Amino acid sequence: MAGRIPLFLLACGSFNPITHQHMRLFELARDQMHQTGLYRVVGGIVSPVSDGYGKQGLVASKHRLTMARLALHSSDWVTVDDWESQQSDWTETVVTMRYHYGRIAAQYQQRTGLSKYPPTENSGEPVLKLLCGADVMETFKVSGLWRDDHIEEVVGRFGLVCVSRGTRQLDRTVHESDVLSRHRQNIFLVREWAQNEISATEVRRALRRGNSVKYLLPDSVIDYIKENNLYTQDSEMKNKEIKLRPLTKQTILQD
Ligand SMILES: Nc1ncnc2c1ncn2[C@@H]1O[C@H](COP(=O)(O)OP(=O)(O)OP(=O)(O)O)[C@@H](O)[C@H]1O
Ligand SMILES: NC(=O)c1ccc[n+]([C@@H]2O[C@H](COP(=O)(O)O)[C@@H](O)[C@H]2O)c1
Repeated sequence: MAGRIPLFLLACGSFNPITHQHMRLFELARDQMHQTGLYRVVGGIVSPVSDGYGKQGLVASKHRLTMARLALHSSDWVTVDDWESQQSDWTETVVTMRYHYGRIAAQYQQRTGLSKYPPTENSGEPVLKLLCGADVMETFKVSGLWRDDHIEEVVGRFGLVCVSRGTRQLDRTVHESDVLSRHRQNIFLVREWAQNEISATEVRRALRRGNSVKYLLPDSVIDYIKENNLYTQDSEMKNKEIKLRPLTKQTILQD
């Protein structure tokens, strides 16, 4: 893989809680990016949202971070980063991307004394792309949820690696968006061939009903949930009454 562009993949989300499917996104994306012949995936970053996101049923970030770290304990390339989750308010995704790119570029510069943006092929300078599921790419078209210049920056400056989810039509979503179509060369669509309906929402639902989630989550995460009595009827009521948070998915979809 010499001569390929080093690539970091950043996944942003609630991770409430992290599931095997979340971790699988990284493996699927890495395979696909290697198949392009252009990239060498050198790292994956999981960035849980801060408590300020205000989404219904969101348990405290200290728990979501610990569960993510337990889950990824055996990965030799995906790590969990707490910068976003420690912010006092919700951080827009592009701001999190700028932070991580800045950190990665500074490390590269320190190591080599070189820095150039945008990185050119064979320069050896790493790039960062957002890793997400099809549902997130679809939210780009929800009016008022993402700033236009942010979408432009996410797909234009950084790039997107998007994994299929359910029956959503990835190609159609790109085709129907002018900005996504314009940056089509920087959007990598990954097909999950083992289609499933796993979501954190369904996992929380099973947990509060006392149903088994074994094989959907790592055992260490299940043990942590039990020890800390997370995901109960009460925890699901958290943030239910929040209606006026500007620019959160919950608020906008309720409007
Ligand atoms: N089954 C899945 N297939 C593809 N992408 C997924 C899947 N589950 C989660 N993702 C992606 O993982 C990232 C983080 O997801 P998030 O924490 O919001 O999980 P979620 O299961 O969608 O949560 P919730 O059910 O609480 O809304 C997002 O980019 C999301 O699209
Ligand atoms: N404008 C934005 O930057 C914007 C809007 C909506 C969601 N998001 C992000 O997408 C992810 C979605 O997570 P959920 O599906 O759990 O709500 C979160 O990381 C959230 O911060 C970003």
